[in-house]
Amino acid sequence: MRAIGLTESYDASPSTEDGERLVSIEEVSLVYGRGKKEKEVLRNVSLELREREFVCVLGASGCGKTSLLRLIAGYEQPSSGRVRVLGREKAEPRPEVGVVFQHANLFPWLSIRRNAEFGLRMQGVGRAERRERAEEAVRRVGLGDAEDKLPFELSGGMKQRAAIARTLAASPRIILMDEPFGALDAITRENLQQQLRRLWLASRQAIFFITHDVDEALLLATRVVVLGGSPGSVAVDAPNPLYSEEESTAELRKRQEYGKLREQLVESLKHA
Ligand SMILES: Nc1ncnc2c1ncn2[C@@H]1O[C@H](COP(=O)(O)OP(=O)(O)OP(=O)(O)O)[C@@H](O)[C@H]1O
Repeated sequence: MRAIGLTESYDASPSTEDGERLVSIEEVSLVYGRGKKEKEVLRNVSLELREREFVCVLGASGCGKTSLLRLIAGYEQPSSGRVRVLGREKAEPRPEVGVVFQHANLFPWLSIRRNAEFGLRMQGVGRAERRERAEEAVRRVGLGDAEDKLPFELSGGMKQRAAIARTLAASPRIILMDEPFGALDAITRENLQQQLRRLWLASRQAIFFITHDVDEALLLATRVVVLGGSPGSVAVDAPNPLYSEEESTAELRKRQEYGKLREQLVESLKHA
């Protein structure tokens, strides 16, 4: 694995070394299909996600980012190697691991609050607690006033916030996000980045976040991972030197070293 140029100026990232290891991926490869259709998409990937980390994964289209997320979510099993999630040897879908996709996939006939309640209902959480947790989650993403609205009444950004609320309502220990802002316009995207950052700073729930957007990774991540190659493997795994708890995303963008770090990361992506 190449060291990231970014680490040279590393001085501000939080120490998460002491945080509990929530996800551990060890020498994993993943092969889809069989026989002539066989395709190895990940090879020898090792990664971890610890408590309080916000890990952003960058990589060219098709290098296996979503496949990696699917392994952690338990939707796929590795062809070789180990994926341990919250102490379990075999990753499987469970409420402690929330997933947010690029498209909100809300139930169109349920209000925002009821969408947020849905997973809790499936888990057998009682009505009063369900409602309370859903309302709280909807408030946290700033949709308190819209909780009775149906999805078709919401903008794209609001829908995505509703999808995040649905995930938060289940109080997951890990949140997996697959390009959650990828389909949004630039301004909405920036607003949601700021909002997610505030949510994360307040809760420190571990987040594993896939993005194509270098700026998004620099503004949000405590650690940046670059996947590359075919089959995909980890080219870079390094703390984000730009990470700061005090500064807003707008302030971070204005930092002198921002442009240089961005350039380095783009170069890493090109050569990954
Ligand atoms: N279920 C599947 N069966 C066979 N091949 C698959 C399957 N899912 C993904 N692939 C292939 O695996 C490769 C990696 O796909 P994946 O979606 O993980 O990449 P990605 O980096 O997330 O791409 P993108 O950035 O475009 O979303 C691609 O070539 C894709 O066509």
